[in-house]
Amino acid sequence: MEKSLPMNDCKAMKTERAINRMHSFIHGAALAALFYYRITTITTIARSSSRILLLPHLLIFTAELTLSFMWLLSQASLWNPVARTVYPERLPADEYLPSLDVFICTADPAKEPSLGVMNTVISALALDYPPTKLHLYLSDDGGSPVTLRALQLARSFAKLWIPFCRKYMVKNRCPQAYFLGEEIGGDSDSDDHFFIDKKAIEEAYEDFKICLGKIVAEADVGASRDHSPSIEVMRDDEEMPLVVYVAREKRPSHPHNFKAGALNVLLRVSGMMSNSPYILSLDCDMYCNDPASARQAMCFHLDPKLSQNLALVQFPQKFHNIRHNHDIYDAAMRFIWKKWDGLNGLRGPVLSGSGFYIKRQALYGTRKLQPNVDRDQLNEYYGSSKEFIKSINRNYKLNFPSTESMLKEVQLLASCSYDKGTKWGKEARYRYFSVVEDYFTGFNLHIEGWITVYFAPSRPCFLGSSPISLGETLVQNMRWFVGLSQVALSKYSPFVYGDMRMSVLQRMVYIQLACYGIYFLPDYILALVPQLCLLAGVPLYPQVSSPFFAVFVFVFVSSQLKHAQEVLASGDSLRTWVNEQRVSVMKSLTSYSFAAANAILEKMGLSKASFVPTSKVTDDEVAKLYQMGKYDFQAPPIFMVILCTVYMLNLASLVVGLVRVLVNGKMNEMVMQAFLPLFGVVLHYPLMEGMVLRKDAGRVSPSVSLLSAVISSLVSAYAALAH
Ligand SMILES: O=c1ccn([C@@H]2O[C@H](COP(=O)(O)OP(=O)(O)O[C@H]3O[C@H](CO)[C@@H](O)[C@H](O)[C@H]3O)[C@@H](O)[C@H]2O)c(=O)[nH]1
Ligand SMILES: [Mn+2]
Repeated sequence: MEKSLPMNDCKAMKTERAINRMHSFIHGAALAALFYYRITTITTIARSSSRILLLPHLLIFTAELTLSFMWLLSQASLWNPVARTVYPERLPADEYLPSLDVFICTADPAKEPSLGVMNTVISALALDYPPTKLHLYLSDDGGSPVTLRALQLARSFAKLWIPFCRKYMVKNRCPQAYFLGEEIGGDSDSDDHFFIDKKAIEEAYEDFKICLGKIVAEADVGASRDHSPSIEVMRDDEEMPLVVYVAREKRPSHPHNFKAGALNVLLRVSGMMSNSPYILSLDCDMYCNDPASARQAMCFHLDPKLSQNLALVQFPQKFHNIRHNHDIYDAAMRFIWKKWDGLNGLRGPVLSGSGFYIKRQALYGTRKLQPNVDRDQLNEYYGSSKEFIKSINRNYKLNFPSTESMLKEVQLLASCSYDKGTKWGKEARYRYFSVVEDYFTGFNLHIEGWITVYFAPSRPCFLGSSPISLGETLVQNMRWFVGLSQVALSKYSPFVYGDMRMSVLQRMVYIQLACYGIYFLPDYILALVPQLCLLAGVPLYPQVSSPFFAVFVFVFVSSQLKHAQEVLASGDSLRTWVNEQRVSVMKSLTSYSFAAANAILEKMGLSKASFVPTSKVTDDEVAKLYQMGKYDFQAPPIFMVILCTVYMLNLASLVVGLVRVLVNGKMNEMVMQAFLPLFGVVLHYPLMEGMVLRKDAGRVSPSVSLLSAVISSLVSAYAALAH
């Protein structure tokens, strides 16, 4: 009987589901009333003599249509949120667990300091999984000797660290975090052995850090773009997982396809060594915060009801360096993980870059092969390596006559031309087409009929470091939105791509994400058009006495309340509600609009998207500002000029608007319009502070403020004169 107990469970979030569906109907009805008002007003204007007023009305209508369309798409992931649980104690005995490869990618030792990367490596080596069944591959896109030496050192330290963690059941197996943190493990305070051992391991860690520091100081820390493949296998001890260092070949003349290219090389190289059926993929800064994740993931992968079609188990990306409820850059992306709860009730979440356990077969795309496939097709599909093609067969036994012959084969597999003319990155494996390889690869897996699972236990399994400055945040977002827009504008657009295996609701989510950048359009319109019209004395909204006034108020209040409800339901405070709204506007006016422009330029062949990694080095000044909850406005000047100009325009419009409303008695027709700049000016008050009040290093540069003041005064003067 024991055997049939399920290893996992899935329950509907009934209250959230009820709230979501109810809100969806009521809000939808209000939107219909709003459209009725707009369409009738616009037709009246079109028939009248003041056709000049058509333009602002059409613009506002465009904004409202876009927002409503995005709202409609967002309903898909609100429809059926579910929560999952696991019962790892019901897993088969260790000897029956499948083996597991861990992939970690790093690209640049200057932006991604070795100490952090090695902490990720050590935490992954210490996963709670049989060591003979665990293998770790580190991809070093920088081809840096520092990273190789650091890995050797980390492995030596791990030989002491892992037994310590196992003996005392340490939960936090990332040494850096463990020594900084409060949880120390050990069974009781009277346990002398524990404190002696802890002191010894702490000293060993200090030694490790000193040695690593020396290596870093002596070598040149730079990322190379021109190097031969270099693969180093580290195995000498049965109790330690296999560790492999992989720096694929890079040549300036060959596109390397960024992280997706690196992951594909790891797929091939690991296929020749451990060839595990499951793979955990991690960014170099995402350390394992709970060693239990591997077994938790197996609760899904080994579930006979799911396993046939299950491609991957995704854990949320959480970050150790952001402040709960003071997350001024919305780095937590609460909204994304909430969405994944909803996707859990469809066919599963989108592959999210890091912290997922994926089935090798799902990536290989073997399902798409005809049963009687011939050699030429296999070569086209998987490249020229016979050994690799053999390894695709699950029963393949690694049998190289010698280590040398194996190394020769993996050198070939890690060469920069191996992919050329094959389907690698095109029709299978990690996809090259977009710089958001995660979204695009996940999309294709779903199209092929695979399902995915999202699992978010209360203790985060993985913790990374997130940008904590406005500049880095906006640049990172721009890369993501270039990637998403690339997909939206291509033949792979989720509007049209793939057969109908994907449900309508699931497709809506992919469309929403691909098109997300379009928010820049309504945001620009709503941040400028009503304001300019207010200056010019042109009313765009219903009068207070009109019945439609209530409709507009309702739509605004209802969407605000829904957002607040979601924030509170996620366990965050109302401060998060404010932060999320503020940052979303900042991102949309800068990152999204530039991303859309870039994607269009790329489509015309005038630019090329690239994946520049974010910096994982924390500048002390920046960290201090962040801890104080102050924005770091030292962002790219063009972004800052946009934000400040829009802010000042809103301020001007608010002042003039108030005069119109209060002094000229235009209360009835202008009150709603004056509310928009009021909302903007209050919500973005930190910008004003940054321009006028702050004197610290993170304030808005005076030149930016000045330029913005000039532009905004010219524009508002022009609009006011048009009155
Ligand atoms: O040419 C490259 C560029 C990046 N990376 C690695 O990719 C990872 C993610 O890079 P990061 O700079 O941290 O980007 P983020 O924007 O934080 O990453 C998010 O977004 C990416 C897609 O844009 C996903 O790949 C990531 O998993 C996801 O965490 C890091 O380990 C890098 O070392 C490479 O290996 N090669
Ligand atoms: Mn990152």
